[in-house]
Amino acid sequence: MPASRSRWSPYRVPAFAAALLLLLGVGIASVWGASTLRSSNAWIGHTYEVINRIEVAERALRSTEANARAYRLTGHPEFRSQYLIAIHQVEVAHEALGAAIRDNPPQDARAKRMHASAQVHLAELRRLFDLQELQGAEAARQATDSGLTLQQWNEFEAAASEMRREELSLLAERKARSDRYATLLISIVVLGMLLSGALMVTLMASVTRENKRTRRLELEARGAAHEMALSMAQVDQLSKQRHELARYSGLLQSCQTLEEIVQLSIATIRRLLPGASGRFYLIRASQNFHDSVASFGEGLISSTDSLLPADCWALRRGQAHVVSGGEDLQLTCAHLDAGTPPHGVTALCLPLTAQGTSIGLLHVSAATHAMDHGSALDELIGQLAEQLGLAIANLQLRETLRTQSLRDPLTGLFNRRYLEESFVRELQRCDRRGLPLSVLMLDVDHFKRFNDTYGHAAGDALLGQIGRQIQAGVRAEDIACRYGGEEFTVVLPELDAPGALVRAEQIRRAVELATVQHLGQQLGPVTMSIGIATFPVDGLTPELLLQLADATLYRAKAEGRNRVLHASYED
Ligand SMILES: Nc1nc2c(ncn2[C@@H]2O[C@H](COP(=O)(O)OP(=O)(O)OP(=O)(O)O)[C@@H](O)[C@H]2O)c(=O)[nH]1
Repeated sequence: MPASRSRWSPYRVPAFAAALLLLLGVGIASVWGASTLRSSNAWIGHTYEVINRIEVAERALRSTEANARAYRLTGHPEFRSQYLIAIHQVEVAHEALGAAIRDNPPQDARAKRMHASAQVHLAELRRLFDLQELQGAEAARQATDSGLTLQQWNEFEAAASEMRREELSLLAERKARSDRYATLLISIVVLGMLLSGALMVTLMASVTRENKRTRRLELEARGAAHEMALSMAQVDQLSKQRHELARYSGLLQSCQTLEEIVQLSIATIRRLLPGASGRFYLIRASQNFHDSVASFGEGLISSTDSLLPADCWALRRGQAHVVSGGEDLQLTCAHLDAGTPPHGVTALCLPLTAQGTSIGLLHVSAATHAMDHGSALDELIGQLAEQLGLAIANLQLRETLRTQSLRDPLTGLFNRRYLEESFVRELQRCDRRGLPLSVLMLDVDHFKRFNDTYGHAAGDALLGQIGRQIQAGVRAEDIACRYGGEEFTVVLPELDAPGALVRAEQIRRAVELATVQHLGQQLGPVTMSIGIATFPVDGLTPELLLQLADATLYRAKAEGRNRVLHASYED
């Protein structure tokens, strides 16, 4: 966003120029005023000089007069020489006075009058002096014409007074002018300084405000850039996380087993949430218990191996449930350790559902700062759980369809193809774990006779019932199948020979005690013969174990039917 300029900005340059012009004007006025004052002061000094020269001329004339009289009265040679010096000084003084007032014609005229009076007066003194020199002092005293001397002296004094008055008048006028100039100069300087100072202060305040504003805008811009970088980093991270989730979705489609799905999910959760731990649960066939199928991470919080829906808020409410350490631990799920999660850790439970049906639970715990509730990551984990639920449901559906294609429609038991596939797998699993595995071969006794007596349809009904009885007599993990005709096979993983004998005997007994309802008729009962072989004592391969169980079955038939025999036992 472009920064808007201050409303004073357009006036700043003209104001600065005005301040500069004012300062220049003050400078020029100061120079002019100073030179005018100097000139005025020079004129004042000149006036004083003129007044001084008038007084010097007066003093010189007076001195001449006094020395001439003293010489006439005393005849002392000292007064004579003083008189002669004074005469010379009168001339010098008048010359100096004339030079000083030459530019002022009225004063020049007065000075000339002064000089003329002084000349007349000096001529009279010189006449008396010459008389004294020639005829003696007495002759000079008697020849003194005091009237003439007094008149000349008065004229001289009058002219000197006029000159002095004139000079004093000029002095007053010049002083007044000088004062005016000084006042004007001071006013100009003070006003100029005040105006330029005010302009400078205003400019400084404006520039300071502008600087503050610029700094604030800079800080805001830096903050915005920082936030932008952060949000870019967040966007980048979110993009990577979305990419991770997209990759997860793609790979999920190709997973063939629950283990692959779980491992892929763990790897993805770890990439989305480094340092997380958690557990996967799947609902048991009883629809009650959720059993753990896998766990991952260092276990920031431990969760039980199995749980009831009532133990988990997420399962109870059918939606994600989050509790962060330090929050209300009353809402912590019962399947988590008491008092957890600790401060700084967040526990998240996500129901795994497919088409509205609960199929399990995903529990994840991670550092709270990495998994804020309502954050994009929280949402991504939620999406992962959704896809995980669908993938598990798809796998289960595929498994169901595959199982159905592998079942015998008459008995509901697995067919021989499924037996061949799963027998190998179960045998390898037990081999890896060091566990035993038993295989039963079961055959209905005299089934041909039953068929012949009650008809083929009754025979089918009997086979269907026996199938259900066999299925009811084994665990879900066991593989019960119709091997062919009236012959059945049951693979019992993890069951040793004694256990297999007990289980086979239970089936034989159940078949023996049952009757078949067919077309309103109660048929039977029938009996079964069962041969057993156990891994690893009787054989190590499915083929060998089946052959041995089959051989034992025929031994049971040979020994009188309706019995259970084990390959390892003689009878
Ligand atoms: N109803 C019906 N009968 C079948 C089916 N499959 C095979 N059978 C019959 O089962 C009978 C098997 O007879 P046998 O193999 O002689 O054996 P058995 O009569 O049971 O005598 P033992 O096994 O020696 O006790 C044959 O008659 C087959 O036709 C089927 O799917 N339905």
